[in-house]
Amino acid sequence: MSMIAAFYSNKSVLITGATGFLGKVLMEKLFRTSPHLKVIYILVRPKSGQTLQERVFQILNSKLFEKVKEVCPNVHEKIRPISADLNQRDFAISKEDMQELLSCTNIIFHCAATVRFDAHLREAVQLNVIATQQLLLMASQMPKLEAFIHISTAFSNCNLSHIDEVIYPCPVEPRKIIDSMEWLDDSIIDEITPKLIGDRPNTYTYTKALGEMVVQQESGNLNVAIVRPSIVGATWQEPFPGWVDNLNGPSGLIIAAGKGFLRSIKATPMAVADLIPVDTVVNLTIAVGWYTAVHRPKSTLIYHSTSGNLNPCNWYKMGLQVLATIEKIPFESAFRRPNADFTTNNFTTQYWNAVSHRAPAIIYDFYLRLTGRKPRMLKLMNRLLRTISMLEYFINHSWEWSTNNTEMLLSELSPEDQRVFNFDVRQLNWLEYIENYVLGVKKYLLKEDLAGIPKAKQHLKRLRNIHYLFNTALFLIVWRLLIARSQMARNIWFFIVSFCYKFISYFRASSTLKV
Ligand SMILES: CCCCCCCCCCCCCCCCCCCCCCCCCCCCCC(=O)SCCNC(=O)CCNC(=O)[C@H](O)C(C)(C)COP(=O)(O)OP(=O)(O)OC[C@H]1O[C@@H](n2cnc3c(N)ncnc32)[C@H](O)[C@@H]1OP(=O)(O)O
Ligand SMILES: NC(=O)C1=CN([C@@H]2O[C@H](COP(=O)(O)OP(=O)(O)OC[C@H]3O[C@@H](n4cnc5c(N)ncnc54)[C@H](OP(=O)(O)O)[C@@H]3O)[C@@H](O)[C@H]2O)C=CC1
Repeated sequence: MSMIAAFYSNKSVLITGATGFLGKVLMEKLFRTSPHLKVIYILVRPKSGQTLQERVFQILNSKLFEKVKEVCPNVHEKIRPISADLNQRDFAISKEDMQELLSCTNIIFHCAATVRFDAHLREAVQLNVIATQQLLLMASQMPKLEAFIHISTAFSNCNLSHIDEVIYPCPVEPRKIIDSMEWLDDSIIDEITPKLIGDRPNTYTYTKALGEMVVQQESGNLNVAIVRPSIVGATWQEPFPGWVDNLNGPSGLIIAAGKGFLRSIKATPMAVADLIPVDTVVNLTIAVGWYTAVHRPKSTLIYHSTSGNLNPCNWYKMGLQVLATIEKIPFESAFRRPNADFTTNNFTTQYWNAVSHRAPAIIYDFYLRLTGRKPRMLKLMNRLLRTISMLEYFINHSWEWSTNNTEMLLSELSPEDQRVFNFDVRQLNWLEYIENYVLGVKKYLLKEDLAGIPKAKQHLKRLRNIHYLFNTALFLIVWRLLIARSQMARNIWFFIVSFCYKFISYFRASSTLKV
C-alpha cells in the first residue's frame, strides 16, 4: 500500500492553475492514485467564451482522464471548480466559496503563473508575486491546512550557473516592487524593467524569483515547500507516454521543425538540455506535499526537479533524435522537408535566417499572391523567429542544479511509493522519451492520425522533387546570367565542358580497348 496515496485519502486539496499543463497532470495523478480523496477545489476563470463547468467538462472528457474514470468513476463529483481570477482582489471569489475554502482545505498546490517570456512586468508581478502573496494570506486563515506547495522554476536564478536548493534574494525587496506597481505608470515600468531584471533574460524568471522570496518572507507558521522544475516536457510514463497539450518549451519547436518551418536555430550543441517530464514533476510534487505535511521540516525546503546532474542529455543528441523520429513518423502537410541544423554564431544564424527562413517564405507568399490568395508565410516566419529569439537564451547556457533535497526525499519513500510516485530521472531513457514526445506532439497537439503517415511521406517526396527542381532551375538561371556577363565564368564553363568531354572520350576509348 502506498503511504502517499493513503495520505491523500479523505483530504481536501486546493489547486491553482489546474487548467494548465502541469495542473491537469497533477489532478489526474491525484485522482488516479487516491480515488478516495475528498475533493479537489480548483480556482478557474471563465475563458474563451467557456464557462467554468464547460472548461472542467472538457478536461474530464480529454484523453488524459480516460484512466482516471476507470478507477474513480465519480471523479466529476470530486472536482469543485471555484470561479476565481488571480489578478483580482481576493481572487474575486464569492463569500460562500471563500468560506468553504478557508474551512476545508488541507493541502494547497500553487501552480498558476504567467509563463510568458514577454509578459509586461506589471502583469508578471501581479500573477507571479502578488497572487502568491494573497494565496499565502488566505492559507494563513485555513485552520486545517497541512502543507502549502509552491511551484516555481529552476530558472528563477538563471543568472547563476550553479544553483543550490536555497532562495537567492533579489536586490530589490518584493514588497517594494509590489508597492511601486501601484503608482508607477506603464511607461516608467518599461524603462526600469531592464534594470530590475538585471542579468535575467525576461520578466518571467525575475518574477518567479520574487515569488519565492514572498513565499519565504510571508509564510509565517505555514508548512511550506517549493518545487523548481526545469523545462517541463511531455509525459514519460503516466498516464501514457508522450502526452502534451501546449506549445511551451520544446513542443512548439518540434512542430516548427517537423513541419519544415524551422531550418536552423542558434544553440550550444553540447550544453545540457535540462528537460524534465511533466509526470516526473507531478510525482515529486505530490511526494513533497506528503512529506511537508507529515514530517513538517523546520525550514522551507526547496526541491529541484531537474535531470542534468543525474541523467544529462545535450541539445545535439536531443535535436538529432527529434529529426530521426520525424523522418520515421512525418507530420502532415509540411511546408518544406524537415531538415534543421544548429548554428553557433550570430553571423551564420542571421545568414540562415535570411536564406532558409525568410527567402522561402517570401517566395511562397509570391506564389500565394499569384494564385489570388492572401500572403501569410513571412508574417508566420517572423513570429517563429521572434519566439526562437526568446528561447535561445535557454539553449545556449548550461546550469548545474544540486538535487540533495530531491534525492533525500526519494530515499525517504517506501519501495511502493518509489514505484507509484517515481521521480528518479536516472531511469529515463532519453532516446525512447524523445521518440514518444515527438509522437505525442503529432497525436495530441496536432491531432494527426497515424493512418495518415503514408500520405505524409508521399507529400515529403513531392517536396523533395520540388526542392531539386527549384535548385536546378536556380543554378541554371544564375549560371546563365554569369556566363552572359563575365569572361571568367565563360572560361570556367569552357574548362568544365572540355574536361568532361575529355574524360568521356578517355573512358570510351579504354572500354573499347578492353573489348
Ligand atoms: C550531422 C548532422 C547534424 C545535425 C545537427 C543536430 C540536429 C539539429 C536539430 C535542430 C532542431 C530540431 C528541433 C528540435 C527542438 C528540440 C530542441 C529545442 C528546444 C528548445 C527549448 C526551449 C527552452 C524553453 C526554456 C524554458 C525555460 C523556462 C521554463 C519555465 O519555467 S516556463 C515555461 C516555458 N514557457 C514558455 O515556453 C513560454 C514561451 N512562450 C511565450 O513566451 C510566448 O508564447 C511568445 C514566444 C513570446 C510568443 O508570444 P506571441 O504573443 O507572439 O504569441 P502567442 O503566444 O499568442 O503565440 C503566437 C503563435 O506562436 C505559437 N507559439 C507559442 N509559443 C510557441 C513556442 N514555444 N514555439 C513555437 N510556437 C509557439 C502559438 O501557438 C501561436 O500560433 P498561432 O496560433 O498559429 O498564431
Ligand atoms: N511549463 C514549463 O516548462 C514550466 C513550468 N513551471 C511552472 O509550473 C507552473 C505551471 O506551469 P504550466 O502548467 O506549464 O503553465 P500553463 O500556462 O499551462 O498554466 C498556467 C495556469 O495558470 C492559470 N492562470 C493564469 N492566469 C490566471 C488568472 N489570472 N486567474 C486564474 N488562473 C490563472 C491558467 O489558467 P487559464 O487556463 O485560465 O489560462 C493555467 O491554469 C507555473 O508556476 C510555472 O511557472 C516551471 C518550470 C517549467
